[in-house]
Amino acid sequence: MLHRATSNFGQTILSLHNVSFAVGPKPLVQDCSFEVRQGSFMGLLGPNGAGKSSLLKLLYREKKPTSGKITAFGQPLDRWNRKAFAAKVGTVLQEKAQLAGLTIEQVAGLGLFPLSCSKAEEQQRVREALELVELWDRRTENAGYLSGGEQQRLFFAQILALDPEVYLLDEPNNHLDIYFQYRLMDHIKAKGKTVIASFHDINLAARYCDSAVLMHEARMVASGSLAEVLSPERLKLVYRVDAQFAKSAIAINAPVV
Ligand SMILES: Nc1ncnc2c1ncn2[C@@H]1O[C@H](COP(=O)(O)OP(=O)(O)OP(=O)(O)O)[C@@H](O)[C@H]1O
Repeated sequence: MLHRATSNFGQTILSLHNVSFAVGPKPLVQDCSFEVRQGSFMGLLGPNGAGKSSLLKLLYREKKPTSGKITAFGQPLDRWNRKAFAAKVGTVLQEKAQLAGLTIEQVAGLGLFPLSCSKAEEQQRVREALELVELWDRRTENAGYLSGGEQQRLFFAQILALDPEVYLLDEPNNHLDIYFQYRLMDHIKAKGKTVIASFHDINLAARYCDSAVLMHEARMVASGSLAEVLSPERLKLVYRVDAQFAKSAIAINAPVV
């Protein structure tokens, strides 16, 4: 069955049809089918080991499905030329590259290779992105010495400098303090780009996602609005908590910029 993960948005940008991915005998993603519409913000939810990162890696072409079909912008994923795809689909993944030896400014510009823009435009993009993540004043420092949260901000700067049509974010709030969690996600949400992001923090997911896919043991077990997906029964079955979807305890309105 093809789940329509989002409604009231533009054309279908990504679609998955019965996508599975296994390593040896172990299924990491099993029989996932859904569509993502242009401009939607889709949350990928599920407990540890559910298959969220594995699914994002398939979408980013880091891994190939064992079976099934993924289409991006109307074209099968494996037909995309690497550079053209990298210009349209950017990512912040959980696994981080080695940064030692590169400056903050160099790392922020690493994602710009697919764009055919002038050096001046590249510099402008990097500057704006680093200003947003508040690392511009430290641009000549060795990126390898940044703290976990600062590195995460730098990886956000990379994708923001590129500003692709699709943002694939794997636990984007990892290591970030409250201010940057809200500041960066508010900024990306306001752009109106297509976003697929995995979340452990349900309250953050509720703030940003207009739809969600819930994964459990490699399978997609529900899709729809967060309130639909996170029924008390599913919270109990999938997350193993006795809980209900409600307003968060701390109501943060906006970061103070
Ligand atoms: N290369 C691999 N070989 C074998 N098993 C793997 C491989 N990569 C991931 N796995 C396993 O696949 C399962 C799904 O992993 P994945 O990283 O996709 O989960 P996740 O939902 O992103 O989890 P988390 O929320 O903990 O980050 C896990 O049990 C993991 O150990």
